[in-house]
Amino acid sequence: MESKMEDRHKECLLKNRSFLCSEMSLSAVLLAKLTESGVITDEHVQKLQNIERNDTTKAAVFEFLSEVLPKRGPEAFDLFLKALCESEQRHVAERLKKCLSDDCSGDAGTFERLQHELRTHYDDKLQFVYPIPWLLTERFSLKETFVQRRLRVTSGARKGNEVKMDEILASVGEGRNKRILVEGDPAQGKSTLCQALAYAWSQPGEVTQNIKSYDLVILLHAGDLKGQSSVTEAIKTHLLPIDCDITSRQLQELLLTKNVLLIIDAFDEASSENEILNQLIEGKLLKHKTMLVTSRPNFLENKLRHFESTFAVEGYDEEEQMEHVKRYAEHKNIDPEPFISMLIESSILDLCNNPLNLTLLCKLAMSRFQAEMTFQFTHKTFLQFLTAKRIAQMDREERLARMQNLLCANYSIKLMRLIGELNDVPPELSHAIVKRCPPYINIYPYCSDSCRRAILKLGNLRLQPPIPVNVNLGLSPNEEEISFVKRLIECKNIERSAIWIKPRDHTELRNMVSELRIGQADSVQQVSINFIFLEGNPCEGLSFGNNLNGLELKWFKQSHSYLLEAALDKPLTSLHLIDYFELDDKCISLMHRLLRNQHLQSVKLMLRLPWEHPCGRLFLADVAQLENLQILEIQLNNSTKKERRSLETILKRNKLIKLTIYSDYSRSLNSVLNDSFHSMSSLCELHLRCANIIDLPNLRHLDLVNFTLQYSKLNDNWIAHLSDVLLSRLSESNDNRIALLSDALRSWRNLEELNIYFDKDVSVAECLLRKLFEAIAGCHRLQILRFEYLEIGDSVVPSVCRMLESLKQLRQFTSRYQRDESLTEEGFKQLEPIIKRNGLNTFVD
Ligand SMILES: Nc1ncnc2c1ncn2[C@@H]1O[C@H](COP(=O)(O)OP(=O)(O)OP(=O)(O)O)[C@@H](O)[C@H]1O
Repeated sequence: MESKMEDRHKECLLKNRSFLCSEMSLSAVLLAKLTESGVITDEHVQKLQNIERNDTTKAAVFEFLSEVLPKRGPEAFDLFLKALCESEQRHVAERLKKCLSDDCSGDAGTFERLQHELRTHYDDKLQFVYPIPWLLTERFSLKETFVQRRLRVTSGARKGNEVKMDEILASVGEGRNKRILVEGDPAQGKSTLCQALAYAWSQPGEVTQNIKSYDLVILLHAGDLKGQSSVTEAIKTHLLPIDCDITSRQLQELLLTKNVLLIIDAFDEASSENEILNQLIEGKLLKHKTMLVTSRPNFLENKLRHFESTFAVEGYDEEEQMEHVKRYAEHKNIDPEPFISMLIESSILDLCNNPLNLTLLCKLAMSRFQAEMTFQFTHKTFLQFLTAKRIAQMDREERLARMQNLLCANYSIKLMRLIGELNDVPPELSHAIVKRCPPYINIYPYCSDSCRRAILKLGNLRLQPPIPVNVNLGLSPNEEEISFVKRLIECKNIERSAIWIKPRDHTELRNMVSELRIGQADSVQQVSINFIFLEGNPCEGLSFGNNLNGLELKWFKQSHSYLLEAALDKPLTSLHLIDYFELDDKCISLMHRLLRNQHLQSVKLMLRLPWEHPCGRLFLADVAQLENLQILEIQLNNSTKKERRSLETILKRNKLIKLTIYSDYSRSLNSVLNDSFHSMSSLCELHLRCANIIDLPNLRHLDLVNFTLQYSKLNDNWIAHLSDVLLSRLSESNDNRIALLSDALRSWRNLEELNIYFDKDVSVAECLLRKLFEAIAGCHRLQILRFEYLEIGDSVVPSVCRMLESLKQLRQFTSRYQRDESLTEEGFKQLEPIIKRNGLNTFVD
């Protein structure tokens, strides 16, 4: 196998090429020694001898030095020197050795030269920000427009605190682990932050900044490390001029001996097949150097432990928005007032917390405020398309509304449609799309032609990693829709995740399964079949591919048993029977067989009719055997002792991440749940329906991210209890609750989503509602809060306001089916500014 030799050895051979060509002989002894030690093979010898015969010895030596030796591994150079000594060419070996040692002593001034090269590189290349990557004429001076960012500490003792940008470096200290992670959503300013740090380092003066304490700052994009054999090589390729005479060895030496900050931007964009990047993060390379990595969230999950400190770049707050527009206006030498008033325009509030959106809004606004300052785009740019076709002719309101749609909730769909209308995707645009691609795409039956075209185009871009796509085919898809899915399946850069189908009859179902090759290795491997409109008699011949790994059957009846048969022996990781009817013996026995599959990670068994039928319970013993089960959704009424024991086994195995139970919550079942909650530390999501949580006091021992309580027996006790569970986290200062403190610290401090669906027929006392809101107000990480049948009367409005004000991370607040009309216009007016706050999506009806 061929592998590379060290850079310093390669350089030594290169420097001495002409000397070697004239002085070295490919004697029989030398070749014998080289083959003996495995440096070259007999084929190499033959090839070299052929060249020598047909051309000259010099040509053969040249071939050996340039094509053979450098590829024969890290040991090859030393073995070559040894072979030279043993073949009466000691003087040649000595010359090479001397050259190597001279190189080592010739370092004086190298550090200063390297610093100079890096500083001038950053000074030249980082002075501008390019908000539209493929439009290099649109640029801003970094110095004049950069807004200092706050970062939220997301790990360690200072978790939750805010720090200034430069302070993230101060926290590194003398600790061994010097890895820092900065995460942030797309276009939130991670790259610009890296740019600002490296640029600050390159500028004279301001020695008080932490960044200035580094001897060297190396800023690379994660992709720069791909395909390189070392960090030094990446630095030489991307940061130094080609004719810079600093050798790789000298560079390596400086990296090891100097105080270095390595900044690697955009882990998310180039983490696969990037050995060097992974080794750097894991501390296998440059272990003692400070390294700052940026990424979009959730890309580094299994690597988080390598980071000493982690931070998040969050959206702009009001102050930052103000600074952004003021600096922008100053830079453009115009009055900032119109931009400032734009910031309070309610239709675009959501956009202003993202620096990129805010920059684009300023540009749009400017084209309106300053007639002479319109901007032009060349025909090939996406922006020309975007502006010329959609935006330029709109009036102001429409333009703002469109921009909001484009950049916010419907961003992906609108963008898709626009991409679909392009004839070809130029490389710059392709790069920009890849950069800002959504995490997954769901395609619905009403998806437009242009949207489909765009998705196929996306599928042919180089997406890293491939984007998951789920397709909902809807009722009786036509030929065009089927052919679209077939083409989609062929796209290399799309991860074919799941397909939902709703056949009208069995023949249509069979044809779809075979035409779309469902379950085959190169096609979609998860299928959800909805039988609600299915009519007629079952037909023969349906079979899934051998790689089928997910099967979901909705509105399943016993006459559909052939589908269970077709899924036998497939490597299913999920098996869902949702809204199914009573099963016959055949189906029951097939289900037992399917549930014996140890690959299963997700099982859902939700019964439609009749409620009393013991279907969910029937399979509990099988489910209890599934060692890898992570998601369980089950309906359990009238459970027996044996069944409760099975449930206990499942819960106490502590593998479940998500649990949904619809049950009668008998005392004995509640006691199993209560008893198990202590040991269910992996559970993140819990959905209970019709539960009386007053009987589940140990709920507080869970560490939930998502909790749903649906149609429960809601009464005042219940509310009081839920408030206690939530409030226990706030109890530090309350002496009476000291006993609860230890519980409190563990209970639900990570709650991000809370859904409470009240019973529409039961009224809740206002004082308890207030208590509940107060308790929820303490869930500082809450992002989604949904109520149904909530009663917001005028008198509770102030506590709803306080709750929403305190939930800084809340991005969705829904209150559906308001229970009565007790909220007057007056009350709503108080609520209005709060529910319309920036970044909060509200739905109150
Ligand atoms: N601190 C800032 N001050 C002024 N403008 C900023 C700032 N941060 C970002 N921007 C603007 O937002 C644009 C997008 O930011 P940037 O490319 O840094 O985001 P990112 O988080 O790296 O995005 P992605 O994850 O998509 O790569 C920048 O080109 C710049 O116009």
